[in-house]
Amino acid sequence: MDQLTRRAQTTGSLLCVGLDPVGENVETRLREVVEQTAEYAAGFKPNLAFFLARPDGVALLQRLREWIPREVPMILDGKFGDIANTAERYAAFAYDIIGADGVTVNPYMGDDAIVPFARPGKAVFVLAKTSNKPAHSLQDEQLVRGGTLSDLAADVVQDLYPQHPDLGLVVGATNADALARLRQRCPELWFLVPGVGAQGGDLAATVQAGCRASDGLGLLINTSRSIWQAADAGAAARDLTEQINALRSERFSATI
Ligand SMILES: O=c1ccn([C@@H]2O[C@H](COP(=O)(O)O)[C@@H](O)[C@H]2O)c(=O)[nH]1
Repeated sequence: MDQLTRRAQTTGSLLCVGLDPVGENVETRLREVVEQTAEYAAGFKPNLAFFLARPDGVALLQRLREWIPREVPMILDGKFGDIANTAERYAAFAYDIIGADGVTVNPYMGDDAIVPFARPGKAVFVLAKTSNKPAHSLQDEQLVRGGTLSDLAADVVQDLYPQHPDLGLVVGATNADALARLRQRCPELWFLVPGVGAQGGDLAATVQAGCRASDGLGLLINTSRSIWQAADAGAAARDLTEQINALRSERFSATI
């Protein structure tokens, strides 16, 4: 998370460029998108599924790692979630085979499915409130102890945070009320926020509800298809960065 904070501060950007490669000439396009967007990127987020669906997927991910400038964190979106000794193998894949700077993790199997990913200098974003359904039959379920299942996921991470300060949450942009609630519960955590662009998440509401009050950072706002499909990926990344920063300036009444 220190690397992410440094990157966000030096670029003045909270944009995460999602890399979900599909279509023709994937390798060329991937390289082009990285080259055109890197100056605006606080992070890159390749989604593992899009690579595993290719015969050369792991090798392509390794090449992608080389194209991404070292100062830009690469978060491997694998949504890993298994018992501890298996989680350790996934962590070895993500960090040692691919060279990712962070991962996404599914907390359904509990804290021992999360902790194996917590290595010094590696960011772990735990799914709390996903973007796929603004109202979610599982994550919005009210628990007997009070709060929802997504609140509970956030609480588990918040409890681990003092010992593992490189933990964060995945919180979708498609439900700003949930984002605000989780920001209140976890004031200092970094949130990886997918759902802007193709999924229709509200950017203004996301910035308003999700930025950290302490420093105006804390959000890594991801968009994948709207950059991948853009005729000019660099221009799409620049425009989105400028929109985010205009909203942050309004929110914090200062020039970001
Ligand atoms: O809650 C979540 C968690 C992960 N994702 C992933 O982010 C991108 C979103 O792609 P778009 O094209 O910008 O919609 C994709 O890789 C998802 O698997 C998510 O959307 N929501």
